[in-house]
Amino acid sequence: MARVLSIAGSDPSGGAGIQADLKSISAVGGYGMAVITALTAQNTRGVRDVHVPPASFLAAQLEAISDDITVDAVKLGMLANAEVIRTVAGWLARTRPPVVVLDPVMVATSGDRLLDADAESAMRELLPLADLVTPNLSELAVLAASADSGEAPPVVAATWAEAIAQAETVSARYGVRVLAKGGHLAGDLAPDALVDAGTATIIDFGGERIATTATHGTGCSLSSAIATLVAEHGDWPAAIAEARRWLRESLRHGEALGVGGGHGPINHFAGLWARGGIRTAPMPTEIEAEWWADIAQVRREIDELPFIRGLADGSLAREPFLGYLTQDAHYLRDYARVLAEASRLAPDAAGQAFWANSAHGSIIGELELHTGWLGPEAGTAASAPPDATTTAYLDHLLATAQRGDHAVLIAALLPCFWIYTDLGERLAAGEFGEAALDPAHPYASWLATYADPGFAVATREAIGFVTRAAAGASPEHRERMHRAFVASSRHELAFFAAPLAAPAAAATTAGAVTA
Ligand SMILES: Nc1ncnc2c1ncn2[C@@H]1O[C@H](COP(=O)(O)OP(=O)(O)O)[C@@H](O)[C@H]1O
Ligand SMILES: Cc1ncc(COP(=O)(O)OP(=O)(O)O)c(N)n1
Repeated sequence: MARVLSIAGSDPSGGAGIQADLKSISAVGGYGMAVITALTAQNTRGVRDVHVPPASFLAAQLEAISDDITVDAVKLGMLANAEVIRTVAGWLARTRPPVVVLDPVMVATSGDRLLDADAESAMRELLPLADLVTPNLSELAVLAASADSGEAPPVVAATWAEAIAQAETVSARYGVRVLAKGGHLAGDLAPDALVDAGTATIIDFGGERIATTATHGTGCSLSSAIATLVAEHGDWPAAIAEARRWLRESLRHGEALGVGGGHGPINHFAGLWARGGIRTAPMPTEIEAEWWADIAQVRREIDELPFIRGLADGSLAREPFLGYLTQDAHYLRDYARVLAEASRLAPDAAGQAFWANSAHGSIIGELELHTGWLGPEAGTAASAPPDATTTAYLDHLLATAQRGDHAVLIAALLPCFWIYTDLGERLAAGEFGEAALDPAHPYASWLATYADPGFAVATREAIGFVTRAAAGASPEHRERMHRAFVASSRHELAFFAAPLAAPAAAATTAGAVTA
């Protein structure tokens, strides 16, 4: 992010000066800072008064910034007198910021010259320190007139061709790029052109004039946006084109702000607000805490299930345990398929690898069940088909996969990681009684797989993928993810309840879970 310093005057109405600069820098993605050269008393109808603080205080502001902060670009606006201009010029010569854009505020809208002769000559000395100067037509005329033209009024370009010719003169004389601006040109067009006599290039940026009275501060805003964007990528024509696109969008929405009775401001944030920039998004850590809290009741109910209690103290009969493992094997086979689909849909390589690896782990888990617990000794339970609860859970996952939304799918996959890891860790910590820690526990080796540190690491990664996707999602999309997550959590509860539930009750529990 470009750190951009505006050295300019204050406009209390917020449409021009440093207020506009800070809004513009922010709107196009930079970090804005402001050193104030002058305070104006103005509104959308005009400037009433100007107060210029001592130059020593201006110097103190500049030093405070450069002593501490790397400045990627500087935008220069209203520099009210020769002392101010020379103070800024001295600081620029010492600190040499990589990008300097000078918007020379020299002529009032009324046509009156704002700078005395000494200040104008200081301004001419400042020009070579800039990388780009952005005069409007009146200012361009002043700069194009030779310094010794005395009191003769400069001739403001009446055509775009004349403006380009003046810009070439200024560029050649001061060795600086010039952005000639056609905002004050008569007619239906408002073109700008980047003129660089050094490389003999003229790049035209055409554009229809936008019918609006909200043009206060367009020069300030455009120059700040260009400074920010060129600091980002170093390409002048691209930065100007992008800044103009943003300015024109902001110009179109200025009047709707209803600020003032004269020339109102542009709406610097119109595009951002329209595209959702006004919304705040929760952090992944906040989503993690919220979603975990949202399934607190489900988790409490799982903790109290006779199946979990019997598993913990070892009193669970072998038949329901093997019945549970049989259903788990059915579950893992399709869970692996859904994990593979999450990998296929993943937006990046990291996600693709993680979900594919998890699919692999799930298949290995299923095979281990068959070669171990569900081997020859498993008896009749091992051959049972998927029951209603398992089928309902898998239907939910497979249907979610079918819809093709990666973020919603991984939210649906998460409870299996998260709830099992949490249970396994608490069982291993003795939260459900010391019996679960006893090596002679009848299901000790099975309990150990759920307290596996490798599985805990995978669960942390899965939580990270899901919560980051949720943080970046729109509120509506995040809500769909949340619903899928909660639905899977309820399926987990039903799945743990099923081995000791009467067949009809198990089907009812599963049937009550909907995505
Ligand atoms: N009505 C308008 N429609 C489209 N672009 C405009 C309009 N008014 C000004 N601009 C643009 O705003 C920017 C500032 O131009 P200008 O008004 O000439 O300078 P300043 O604000 O310094 O007087 C330029 O890019 C110009 O093309
Ligand atoms: C404090 C302050 N600085 C500059 C201006 C002039 O703004 P600018 O954008 O150059 O010109 P307009 O587009 O408003 O004509 C200002 N008014 N106040």
